[in-house]
Amino acid sequence: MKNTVLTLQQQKRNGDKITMLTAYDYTTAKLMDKAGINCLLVGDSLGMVMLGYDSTLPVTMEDMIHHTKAVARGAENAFVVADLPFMAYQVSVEEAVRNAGRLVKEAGAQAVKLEGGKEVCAQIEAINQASIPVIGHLGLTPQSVNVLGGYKVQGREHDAAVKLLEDALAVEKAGAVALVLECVPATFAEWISSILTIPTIGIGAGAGCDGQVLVYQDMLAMFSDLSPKFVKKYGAVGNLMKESFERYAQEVKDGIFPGEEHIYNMDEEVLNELKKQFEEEQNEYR
Ligand SMILES: Nc1nc(=O)c2c([nH]1)NC[C@@H]1CN(c3ccc(C(=O)N[C@@H](CCC(=O)O)C(=O)O)cc3)CN21
Ligand SMILES: CC(C)C(=O)C(=O)O
Ligand SMILES: [Mg+2]
Repeated sequence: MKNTVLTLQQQKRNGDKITMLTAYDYTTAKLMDKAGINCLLVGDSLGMVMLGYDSTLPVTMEDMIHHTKAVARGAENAFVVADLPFMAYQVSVEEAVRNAGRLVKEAGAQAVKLEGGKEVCAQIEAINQASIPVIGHLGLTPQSVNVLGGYKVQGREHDAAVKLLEDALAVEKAGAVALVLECVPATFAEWISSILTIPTIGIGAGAGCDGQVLVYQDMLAMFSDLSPKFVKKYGAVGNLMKESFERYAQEVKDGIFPGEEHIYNMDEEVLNELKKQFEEEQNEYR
């Protein structure tokens, strides 16, 4: 059965941890869905892992729609969330609602996620008013990398922690259905999770959150441009891919691939007849 926003709330109430992974394409989404992952996030991290940008800032609405469509087609049960990319919601409440609407209406997302605290609460309220569930995102908010000065742990000092707590409460009050906490000290994230009634989904925020999310190329060790401490590698898929590509290239060079089992056959008489005809016709022109 398709997971919904209600499933998430129930999972927090029941202490059943929410599992989320990023997904950007149909094939991967389908594998994750079959594995029973609860939520698929079409993250704007796709700018880095799929498109090779060095931040999430260049990602466009068209990029997000393109990848969300593919993921939505592969997600039979999983709840599909799409990130609102940089500058799709910051300029005005009206733009935020219109762009959130596109992710749902054109691309098939069930909810949208946006980064920020009090400064985006008007957007969260308005998107929610348009019947689109919104997920908040606090702590390390990668779209603010230029003001944060890098990808660093957030909320460690008293003043920053007060601000983060106030933002979390404001985001919940504005109507967010869940909150991603990224790169926040574990004890602090656990405490925030106990205060909020909406589920928290942590990345680099410890086991006290109500759910976890990772970028799938990180957990499969496919992506090595970044190596955050919070990533656990569940498979050496990057190495497996590279070795497979090498073996394929070698076998093509050596004439080992394709083998007998990979080819289509033709009646030998048909080919012989064709060869004979061809030779005769060639002789006519000599
Ligand atoms: N592939 C990928 N994985 C991600 O988790 C991710 C992206 N891309 N792109 C967008 C952001 C950027 N993220 C990052 C990137 C680097 C660190 C990192 O290296 N952090 C330091 C923290 C050092 C400190 O402040 O103490 C670390 O050592 O973990 C963390 C999150 C998370 N998001
Ligand atoms: C890392 C998660 C939370 C995200 O926002 C993304 O993948 O873009
Ligand atoms: Mg993101």
